[in-house]
Amino acid sequence: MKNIRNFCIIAHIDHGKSTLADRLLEMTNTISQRDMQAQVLDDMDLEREKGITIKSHAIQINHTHKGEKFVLNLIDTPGHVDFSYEVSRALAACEGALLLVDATQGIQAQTISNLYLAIGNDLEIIPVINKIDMDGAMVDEVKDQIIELIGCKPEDILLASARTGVGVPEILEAIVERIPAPEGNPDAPLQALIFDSVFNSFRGIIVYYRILNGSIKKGDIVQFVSTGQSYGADEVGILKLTLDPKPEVRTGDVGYIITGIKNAKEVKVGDTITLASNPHPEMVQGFEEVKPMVFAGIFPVNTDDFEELRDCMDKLQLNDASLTYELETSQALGFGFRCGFLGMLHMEIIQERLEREFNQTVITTVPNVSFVAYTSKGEEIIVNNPAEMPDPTRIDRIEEPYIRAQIITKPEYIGNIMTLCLGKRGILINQSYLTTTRVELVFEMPLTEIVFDFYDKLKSQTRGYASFDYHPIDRRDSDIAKMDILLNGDKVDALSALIHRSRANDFGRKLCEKLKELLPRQQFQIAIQAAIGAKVIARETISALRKDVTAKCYGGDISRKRKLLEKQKEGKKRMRQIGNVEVPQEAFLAVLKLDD
Ligand SMILES: Nc1nc2c(ncn2[C@@H]2O[C@H](COP(=O)(O)OP(=O)(O)OP(=O)(O)O)[C@@H](O)[C@H]2O)c(=O)[nH]1
Repeated sequence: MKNIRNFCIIAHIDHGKSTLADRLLEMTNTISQRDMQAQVLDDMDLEREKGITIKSHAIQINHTHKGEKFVLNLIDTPGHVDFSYEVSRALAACEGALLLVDATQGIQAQTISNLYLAIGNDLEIIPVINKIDMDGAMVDEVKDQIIELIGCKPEDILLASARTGVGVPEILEAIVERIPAPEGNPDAPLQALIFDSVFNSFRGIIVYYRILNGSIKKGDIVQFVSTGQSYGADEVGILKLTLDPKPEVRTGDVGYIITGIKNAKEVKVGDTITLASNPHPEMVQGFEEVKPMVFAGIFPVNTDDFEELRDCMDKLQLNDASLTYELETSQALGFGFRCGFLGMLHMEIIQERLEREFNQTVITTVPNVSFVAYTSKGEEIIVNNPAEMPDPTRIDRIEEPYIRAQIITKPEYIGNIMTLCLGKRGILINQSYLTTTRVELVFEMPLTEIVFDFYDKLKSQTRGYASFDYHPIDRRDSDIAKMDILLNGDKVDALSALIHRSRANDFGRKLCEKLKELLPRQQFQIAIQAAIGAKVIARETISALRKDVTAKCYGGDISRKRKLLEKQKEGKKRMRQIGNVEVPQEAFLAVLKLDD
């Protein structure tokens, strides 16, 4: 155990995490140059079929340091804020972290948020400035930023180029010398922390864990503490370039277990594995059920395809346990699902996967966060869908989720960012200069304000010179109203939105204008109205017109005429009939396309 080191690499996006991991694997001959190439060329699906995604989960490196053999387990962490819970669990499986900072970019928002997670897990931090080979490298300035941030000595900071390999041997040396060996009792009952899992269509779910105490043997009956389920350990082993089966995995080590589980829901990141016959009395600290943050409806474009969509959702959930869904019916869109996502990125990924892997064309409705309504009778109602909002006369108060947002930028953009964030109901909590050219702003803001387009606005307001990260903090009282959209007097439930009352008029007006652009003219006049309760707050009108697609063909050619009419019919399939109005698919997402 004294010759084991468990570590991870934390960095802002594109600061060179994968490249450094490649170099570490190459220099320790964990992967030969030839395999390295082959791996890079492997596509994701193939990688998944084989049950290996070497660099994205964990890999064991054998390294000889001053004549002594060491086992280094590199645990990878997901990059995006939507998955920050998984990052924190991966960090909990390590004793140390390489904090990688791009010499041309300096410290960015994710550098800091990941660093805080690492410090929270008591990890030994090894700061590394990467990309020193680049012309724009500002080594001294970035050094100052790091010293300011973590309070280390200048000589503790390593300089490297993951591209050329310069400084990588020193990184290996620092991993061995600075990161402590794991502690734990090999004779105690098994206690292992699940930090990741992957779905393999042949073998079921492969669970990755770090053993804190005891050991796990092939054939053991193990128990997952949070679910209480027991399984036989069909195979256990360590993670090399491929899965490397072993009769036993011991204290301090990182390994995998295959038990034939087919449903991702049974495996929870952060859960503890123990032995059914001799359970460890304690769970590993810090387990949380991951809660979805953003909700939206997903409906088939064609109502007849509902059963097929249900099938696809079931399959998708088998390998993405963080996706939640339940049946939703909409007058406008028929049967579909109200889905919960970890964040907007997660929502995009799910939509993409439904389209690419399952060949489904879906309509996604306006996303919203989860509100809590308290009725005057003292009931607490969770509102994940505008339709679930109780009648205003019954509501005592409503709470909405808040986040803490952290933005790092250049001082010249402070003004723009202030205007943007205060306009989004943000409260400035802290402003501090990391160096003279880099400032960190911390705001508390309602989550609902950043769901739609906050990040795009931030980028445009700062010409890309801002990095952003956020974490949920709490729920606060808020004046939320349900706004409905009516087309010729018919309420379109799929276009309803939950919105802060101060925003409603402006939002209603813009949404009506946008819908006017998106709805095709029809043979009759269409009134578009936004209303809160019975009160109409905005209105637009589309005048009547018969769109004669055959007008272009002067007389004669009947076959051409027929073709055009056919085409028009095709186009209609992507429309939904609401009352007497036809609504194209993109109108349901109009809210995401509103400009200022
Ligand atoms: N010049 C130079 N380029 C580097 C170095 N390290 C990484 N890069 C380049 O920087 C880009 C980002 O590197 P990645 O290793 O993909 O970064 P990452 O942190 O893994 O990025 P994500 O996976 O998106 O989080 C790539 O184009 C690399 O080739 C370096 O030391 N020098």
